[in-house]
Amino acid sequence: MEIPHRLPPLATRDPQRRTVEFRAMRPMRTTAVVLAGGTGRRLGLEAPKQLASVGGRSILARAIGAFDAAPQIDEILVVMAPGHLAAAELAAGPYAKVTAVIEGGASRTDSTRRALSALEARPDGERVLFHDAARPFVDGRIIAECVAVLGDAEAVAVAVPSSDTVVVVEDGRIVEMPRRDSLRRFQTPQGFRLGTIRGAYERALADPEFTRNAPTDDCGVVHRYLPGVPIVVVEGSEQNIKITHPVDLIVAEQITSRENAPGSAD
Ligand SMILES: Nc1ccn([C@@H]2O[C@H](COP(=O)(O)OP(=O)(O)OP(=O)(O)O)[C@@H](O)[C@H]2O)c(=O)n1
Ligand SMILES: C[C@](O)(CO)[C@H](O)COP(=O)(O)O
Repeated sequence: MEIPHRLPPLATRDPQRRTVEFRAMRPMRTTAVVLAGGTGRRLGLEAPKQLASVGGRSILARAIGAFDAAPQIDEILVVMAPGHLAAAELAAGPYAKVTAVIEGGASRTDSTRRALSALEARPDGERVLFHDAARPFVDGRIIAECVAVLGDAEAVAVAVPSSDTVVVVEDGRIVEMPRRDSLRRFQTPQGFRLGTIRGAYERALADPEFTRNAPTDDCGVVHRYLPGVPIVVVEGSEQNIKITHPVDLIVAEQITSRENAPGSAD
């Protein structure tokens, strides 16, 4: 198996290749990383928003539970905001696929990097999905499609069409009005072959501009630092909302109110 973006030094390339070929014979594992390292400043609660309850269960537990229930996922790694690891371990308790709860970093990309360090012994060919803990309503269809895409592709994203017209504004004035039919709003999970996301972050860390102006998510890192890698897009869902502002909690309660309704599949 080729490792296109993460070439070892020439002297060690052959032994590395033999190792990778040996590992490629193992079934390809898929790890879900639930990113819960943020504090939820825009929501404004006392504790990080992922610990808040909607419909009687924490947002974090719901996000973990979605991946635990997905047969395509072998293992879950939770990245939690510093100072709240015990609460995350409690939320993760019922879910057998969670193998570790680790501390997050100062930004989302720092938290991803910590997850990549925790996975450093894994072969480059394995699949990893990064998911916002703040998106508790990701569904099994989205997870299954992302994992399936990574059978062939190196990167996958989830997106929905924009129902609003989106404009670019600078200094209070519109400077661009892109055609709406090609615009999408990004959701998570965002998935990669491990070698691809490692390679993208290796290049990012060599760029002094990265710390000043980091992309907002992992697809952004791949898109900027490995521009030749196609990122396949899977259709998301309007229910896969990111709980960001107080109004999102009201919407989330509404979504959960259907869970126990007669005829509900949840
Ligand atoms: N240092 C960080 C920052 C964010 N995240 C995670 O990335 C996801 C998306 O981020 P966002 O919705 O912005 O969460 P917060 O950073 O917590 O929110 P805010 O920006 O309002 O503080 C969340 O699940 C969040 O926990 C993370 O793992 N580590
Ligand atoms: C990853 C993401 O949820 C895709 O929409 C988004 O980029 C996260 O942005 P945030 O500002 O960290 O919420």
